[in-house]
Amino acid sequence: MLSVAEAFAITQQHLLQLPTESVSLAAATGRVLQEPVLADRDFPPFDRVSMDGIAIRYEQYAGGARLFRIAGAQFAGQPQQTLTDQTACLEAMTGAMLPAQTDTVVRYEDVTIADGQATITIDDLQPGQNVHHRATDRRAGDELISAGMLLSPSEIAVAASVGRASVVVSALPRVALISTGDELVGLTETPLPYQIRRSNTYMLRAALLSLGITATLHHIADDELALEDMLTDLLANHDLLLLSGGVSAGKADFVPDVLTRLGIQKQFHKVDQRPGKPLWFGSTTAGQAVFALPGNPVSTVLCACRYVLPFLRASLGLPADRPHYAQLTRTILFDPALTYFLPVRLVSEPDGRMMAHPLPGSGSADFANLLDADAFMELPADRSEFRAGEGFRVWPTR
Ligand SMILES: Nc1nc2c(c(=O)[nH]1)N[C@H]1C(S)=C(S)[C@@H](COP(=O)(O)OP(=O)(O)OC[C@H]3O[C@@H](n4cnc5c(N)ncnc54)[C@H](O)[C@@H]3O)O[C@H]1N2
Ligand code: MOO
Ligand SMILES: [Mg+2]
Repeated sequence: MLSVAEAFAITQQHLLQLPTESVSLAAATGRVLQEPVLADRDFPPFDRVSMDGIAIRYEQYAGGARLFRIAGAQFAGQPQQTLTDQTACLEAMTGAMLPAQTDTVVRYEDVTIADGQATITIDDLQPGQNVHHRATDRRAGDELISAGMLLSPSEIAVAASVGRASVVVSALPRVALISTGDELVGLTETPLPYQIRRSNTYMLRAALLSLGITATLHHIADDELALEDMLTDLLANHDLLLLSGGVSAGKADFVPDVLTRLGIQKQFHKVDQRPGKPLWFGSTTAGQAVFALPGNPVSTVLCACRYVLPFLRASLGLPADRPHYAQLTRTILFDPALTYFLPVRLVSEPDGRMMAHPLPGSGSADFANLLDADAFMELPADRSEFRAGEGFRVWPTR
């Protein structure tokens, strides 16, 4: 069988090759940029007044002048004015161009104004104070946002400031979510004693929404031919299929055989992990991918967090998430030679430590347990004792 790291690496070698598309800035939040956004002008584009006050020539102040006649006012949104009498001043507002022949702004708080004259009341005025000089932040032509960046509100602001009404981003993949199983009924149905409502595809749909991906939902009974027909149809117009259930050793677990019959190349089946051991992954020559996730709901959540979401993030062109780590609050023993993904509740302590409180629950069907958990802690396969205070990687579930 494969280790978690090997299985993960295989999935990352079969990423979806997604095209790019142009979207309006209004629709770009949460999308992944696929072109550089350049500065069309210097940042800021002119010497900009950064405090409301009076603009003066510093050499006058340095020569001892404190009283300045107010010769006019420079407002934001006006063309640049000129201070012609250098012993005078111009009132100047935040966001305005610094008037020509001035170089320093004194805040209203640091002057008294009477009879059309301003008196400076501070002794520590510095030359150039309260002026945000042209091009101090970025220069025209600089790359402001690089390809591969997630467009969050800050990137949207910068793109707007350089006049980008639309941006080129990765197209979103077309994803189908397929639950399998005779025991599963829809969420508005009343289950018979031997039935349950399906939940895995709803969980997956919610998880994909965090990447802005909307998926279609499908359900199929444990019927090989019907499954084959449905998957044939879905492969015609989807980039990624995520199946749940039917991948283990049961007499009605048809998924791996059907996927092989449809010509999907199996990359692996089964990983040395708990939960989620029966995970199946394959790809097509057309660049599609298929994850068949074990049906037990905790396994489905774990496989989504550990494999599917990183696969989609990388396919969209995002860099890998920075790893998160936490410290176990109590010693955990786990004997099997498998990577153990332990559900944990994360608590951030005032001293900066992130603590992981184990919530083992009653196994991979106990998905109510995940309501109390925030993450899975990845405990390596080559050990069986994980001591209180030791740090391990965690994979957030929320
Ligand atoms: N003899 C063996 N039996 C099992 C093994 C094994 O290695 N040998 N592996 C176990 C492990 S580990 C898991 S995980 C499960 C995986 O099962 P399948 O992927 O085949 O899934 P099913 O048999 O269809 O269902 C398992 C379980 O999950 C429930 N389920 C399925 N789909 C949904 C859904 N959409 N929403 C909610 N719940 C779902 C289903 O009702 C079953 O209870 O196999 C073990 N067995
Ligand atoms: O991996 Mo299964 O998820 O242990 O129940
Ligand atoms: Mg099964």
